[in-house]
Amino acid sequence: MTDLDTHDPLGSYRDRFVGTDSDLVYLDGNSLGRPLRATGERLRTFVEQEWGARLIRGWDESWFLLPEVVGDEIGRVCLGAAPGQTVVGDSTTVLLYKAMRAAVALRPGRTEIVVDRDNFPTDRYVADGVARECGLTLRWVDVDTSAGVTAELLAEAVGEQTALVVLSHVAYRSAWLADVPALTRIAHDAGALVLWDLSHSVGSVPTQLDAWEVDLAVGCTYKYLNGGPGAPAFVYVAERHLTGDVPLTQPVQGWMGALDPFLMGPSYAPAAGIRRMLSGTPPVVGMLALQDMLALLDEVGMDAVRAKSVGLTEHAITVAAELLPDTVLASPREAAWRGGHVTLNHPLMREATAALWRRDVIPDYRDPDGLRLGLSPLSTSYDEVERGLQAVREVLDALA
Ligand SMILES: Cc1ncc(COP(=O)(O)O)c(C=O)c1O
Ligand SMILES: Nc1c(O)cccc1C(=O)C[C@H](N)C(=O)O
Repeated sequence: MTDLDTHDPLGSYRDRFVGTDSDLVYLDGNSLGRPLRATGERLRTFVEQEWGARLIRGWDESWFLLPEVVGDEIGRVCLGAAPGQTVVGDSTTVLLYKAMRAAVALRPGRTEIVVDRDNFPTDRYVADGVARECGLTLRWVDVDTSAGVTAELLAEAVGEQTALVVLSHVAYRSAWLADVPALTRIAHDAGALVLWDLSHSVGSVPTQLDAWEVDLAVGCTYKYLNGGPGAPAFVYVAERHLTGDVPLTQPVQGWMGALDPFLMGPSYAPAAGIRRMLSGTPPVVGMLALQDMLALLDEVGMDAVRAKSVGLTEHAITVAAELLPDTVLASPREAAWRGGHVTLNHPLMREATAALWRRDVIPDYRDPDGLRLGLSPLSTSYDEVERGLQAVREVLDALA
């Protein structure tokens, strides 16, 4: 344990996660978060007392409304979103599709979707598919690797033909943190809507979606929300797009997003409010672990979580500067512009990552040459960061 752990006000929360008592060094919390110990018990109780005992009655008793209940919790604890605008549904990819289609339909006559070249593959692929399906064209923003998506770059790309801008709050490789309010305003000034992907920020970097006048957002829940592999994603739609003369509609018109699912009528009419973003039966089991983590984040508070996240990434950068002067920092040096991970480049990082995994040190590798350290604020210790970076030094030396 380092002094930093001894004085860490959030240090004791680490014990609440499965596996933190082993020697394994886990630095991949932004691909898959560790499970909470409480979740094991919760899953068992759910099988015995809810699914097993309540059976189909469970839908009326609580499961039917769970996507909205958990959505509102994500909104309140992490997003700065008032109730009624966030719902938990399908995978991030599917929600991106539904949200993009819904957004471009709100801007009829406009011909372009703007997306940055450094955005996560699924965001780019879905934008490409939606553009083709709707007869639109994609306009790419070339990202400055030393500044992320800047106001200047976005202002050059948007115009009177832009229907939608698709951006990520935290860039999945570099961790560049976008200036959401400023970029949203630029899109709005051009009359366009903006869809933010919060996958790499939710549960680590707080947002104020309502105050920032964001239109739509999606995010995944298996990273810093510790929902478990394949846990369902969430979508946020600002209330102004859910009400009024032309409320938003999405293309996967399933019965669970319909006005009255059990009427089972001849045709689809969308539910009022955010529930219209749903399509099929909600993944109830997939929301249990997520609820546990939301309760913990609520207890700790997102500002304290962000402070620890900054502490961890700052420490990783300081230690890497001492131990790994042959690597290049591919993430912002300034904490205000950095999300919850740190990427270090070196020509041998692909081989180094494989060697690290063999010795139970688990970071991620992302092209080109990037060792990505995803530091989950409540389950990662400062000591774990140091042990991980020491192991990187040793494997790079062995490979040289
Ligand atoms: C920015 C971003 N968007 C989306 C996804 C994933 O989407 P899905 O959960 O549908 O695989 C990820 C990670 O996998 C991601 O990092
Ligand atoms: N979702 C993942 C998966 O199913 C397998 C491996 C990794 C992932 C990830 O989450 C990758 C992650 N979104 C990234 O930023 O690279």
